[in-house]
Amino acid sequence: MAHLLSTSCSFKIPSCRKPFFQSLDQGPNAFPTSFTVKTSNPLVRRVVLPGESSQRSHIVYATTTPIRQEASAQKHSALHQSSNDASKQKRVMVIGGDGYCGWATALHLSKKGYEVAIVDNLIRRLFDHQLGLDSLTPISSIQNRIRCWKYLTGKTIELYIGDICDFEFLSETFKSFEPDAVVHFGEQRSAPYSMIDRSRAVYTQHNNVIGTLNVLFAIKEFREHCHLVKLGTMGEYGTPNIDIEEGYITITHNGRTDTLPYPKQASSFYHLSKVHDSNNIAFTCKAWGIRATDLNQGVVYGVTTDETAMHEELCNRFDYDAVFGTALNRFCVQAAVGHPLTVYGKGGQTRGYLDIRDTVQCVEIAIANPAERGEFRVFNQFTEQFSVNELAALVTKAGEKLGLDVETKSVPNPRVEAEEHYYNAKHTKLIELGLKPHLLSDSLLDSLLNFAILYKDRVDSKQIMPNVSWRKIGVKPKTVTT
Ligand SMILES: O=c1ccn([C@@H]2O[C@H](COP(=O)(O)OP(=O)(O)O[C@H]3O[C@H](CS(=O)(=O)O)[C@@H](O)[C@H](O)[C@H]3O)[C@@H](O)[C@H]2O)c(=O)[nH]1
Repeated sequence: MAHLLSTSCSFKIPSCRKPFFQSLDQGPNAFPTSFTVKTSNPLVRRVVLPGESSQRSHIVYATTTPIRQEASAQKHSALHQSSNDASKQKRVMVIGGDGYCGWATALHLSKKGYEVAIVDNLIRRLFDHQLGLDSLTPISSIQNRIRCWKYLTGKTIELYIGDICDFEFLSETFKSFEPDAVVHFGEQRSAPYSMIDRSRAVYTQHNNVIGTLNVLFAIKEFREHCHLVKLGTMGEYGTPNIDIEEGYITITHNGRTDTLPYPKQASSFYHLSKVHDSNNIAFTCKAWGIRATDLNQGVVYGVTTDETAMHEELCNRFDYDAVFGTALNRFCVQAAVGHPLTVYGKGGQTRGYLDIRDTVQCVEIAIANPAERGEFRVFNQFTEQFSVNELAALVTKAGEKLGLDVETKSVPNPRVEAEEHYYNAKHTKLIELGLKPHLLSDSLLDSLLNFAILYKDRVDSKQIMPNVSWRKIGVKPKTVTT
């Protein structure tokens, strides 16, 4: 294993977790062992690390106890700075910044010079506990992640722990942080999770739709110029038998022509929640002049970005289970542990895919080129299209090069979806704005497979086969067991 790593991988993993804490303890920025808790506003408690200024909050927890807020002595909208560097002028709130895409994005934006705050209720970690799942990679607490980042780069990421469905909490985060852009990843993002049972379907739509609605109200009320960069999904479009445009299609009907929102045909309660979000955002752009970019993202693969690779404490999560794991990442783990690749049905399901390094790039591009007031802009965020069978073939070939015996098995499809269909989706707008894609290559597949091999002892093979059925979903609460 160590041999494979040293010869084929492009990522660096420090050999053990201990040295980070030891070096912090010994270094000038000794790792703080306790917090000073300050009373603050009616909804949030400020927690200040020893040695840090008590005038600016760094970690804020939602609480039900009404406590008075101290006036923030240093309200500093970076917009007022004279710098010409766009990144210096932006305070970016990353909602869902503890998740797979959100964590990588928060670090990337911080590295690029943006002032970043993470808002997260940490529920993704709770889902793992509830379903008995775990990331392939061990992940640190959000607090340790942020401390490690500060230690390595000197950059502060503010942290607000709470639920954006609680509008009072969200209001306080807006008033405290004063964002110029909000990147909204804070949604339940698994289609299978939304199809487990009635309560998960309702949770998904409530959490996603109400959370986004609250963000829209918060922007209107507190930060009218703030640009909403919202993570949508390519799954909003479904698989129509015509080309998929970027958000809008020009139609001539009975002699009249109009440019209209592209038809939506989502096929899970999760994907539908994003359709509902898109409608709410489009309406508020028109009615209130909100500026918004909907990033209709495809399936993301990979794990390492330049920033998460800097230290083991910064390592991103990597889901391989049948609820949160997605196609290519799952296939790499399956190949690493000798499990047949789980192609659902005929395997002709075609989707747009992108490397997580391009997710962070796309979000940065969207922030740096904001939508106009009242504009609802839609970008299709993926770089290449693959069918499930094509992915399985690529992983088989890459596995063979590493001496793995990779087998593929067609599994009865747990979803209701077209298994053979036309698919041709446009994705030019982000490229026009400067996206330089990392296309899926042999070396990337090599490093992903090696990554999976490195952690294969952590794989719970019972989590691999799908156990959520689109047809069998019912009202009875379901405990997913394997
Ligand atoms: O082991 C597997 C896993 C998936 N699939 C198939 O691969 C396709 C993609 O499934 P997925 O689980 O990789 O991705 P999906 O459920 O579509 O959702 C993921 O990708 C979406 C983008 S998109 O697919 O809608 O473009 C994001 O919105 C979601 O947050 C993310 O979880 C589906 O046809 C599925 O049936 C298999 O054949 N075998």
